[in-house]
Amino acid sequence: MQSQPQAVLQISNLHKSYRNQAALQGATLQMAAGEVLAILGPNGAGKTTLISAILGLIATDSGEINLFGQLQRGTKRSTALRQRLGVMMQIGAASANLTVREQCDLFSSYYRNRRTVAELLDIAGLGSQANSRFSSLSGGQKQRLLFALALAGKPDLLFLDEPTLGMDVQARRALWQQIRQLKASGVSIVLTTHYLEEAEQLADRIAVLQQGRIIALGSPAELTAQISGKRICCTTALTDQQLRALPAVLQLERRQQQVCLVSQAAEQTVLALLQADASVSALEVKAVALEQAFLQLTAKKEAA
Ligand SMILES: Nc1ncnc2c1ncn2[C@@H]1O[C@H](COP(=O)(O)OP(=O)(O)OP(=O)(O)O)[C@@H](O)[C@H]1O
Repeated sequence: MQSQPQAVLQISNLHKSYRNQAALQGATLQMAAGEVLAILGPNGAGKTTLISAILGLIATDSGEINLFGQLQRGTKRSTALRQRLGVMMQIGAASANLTVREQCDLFSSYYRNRRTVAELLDIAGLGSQANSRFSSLSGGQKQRLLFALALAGKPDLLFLDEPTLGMDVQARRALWQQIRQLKASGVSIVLTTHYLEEAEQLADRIAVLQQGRIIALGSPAELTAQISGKRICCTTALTDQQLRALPAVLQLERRQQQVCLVSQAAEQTVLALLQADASVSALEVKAVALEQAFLQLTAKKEAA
């Protein structure tokens, strides 16, 4: 019999309100060792609140948090536990005045099982700028340094909050590669992102958070499968109003001449489309992408 991988993180029924504003309303999820879990959600969904609660940076009103099988009490997190966690800071939280080398030195000094300064400079790709102050780095370089600093203690569980924010395409892809290498070496990773492609590329599972609740949880393929729709793209003379009136159409997007519809029953929609406009061209029917699944999942719950 195959043994179940140990849960590195287990949260159940977390509630947190700020005055009258509910930020978490029963959030529940579990994460296995070595997994990359992406937390997606619209602005204000509760992502930062959830991560802050897991790290013990804020107190919750009720619910349970288990890390590496240990129930956490209040905001206390033991030194031994914190030695196993890596957290990527936001740019504003770093010390602008310290040099890159000094930041690496400071961070690795916190940990017993540490990476050397040379290793951290290598991960950040900032060897030639080791003596530059943090404030003089570009936005992308700052992000890379913060990523490296999160790895200073060789964490077992790593929290990355929008790690590629503001990075150009090449830098983003390079960081994705580093995240994949960490996963391959057995590190468990919680990732929040607004880039759906990033979640699709990196995550084993995605948790969709909305209004403080996990409304969907599964692999990128499982989430897109929850939306039975297909994406139909074509060039047509029909107006938006005519297209929306076709059977089973859920969404419509128009880019100049091209129109893309999300349909719950692609065959019916295509048949009616061709009957209504015999001049349709460049017709393509594709599986729905994660972005449409995310929009539909969050729209459905909003309306409920
Ligand atoms: N310190 C605070 N005081 C009062 N309300 C707060 C505080 N922090 C968060 N909130 C509220 O709690 C809710 C969840 O916020 P949170 O920052 O966790 O969302 P988020 O998903 O991280 O959003 P974003 O994608 O915009 O970063 C929001 O309604 C927010 O206004």
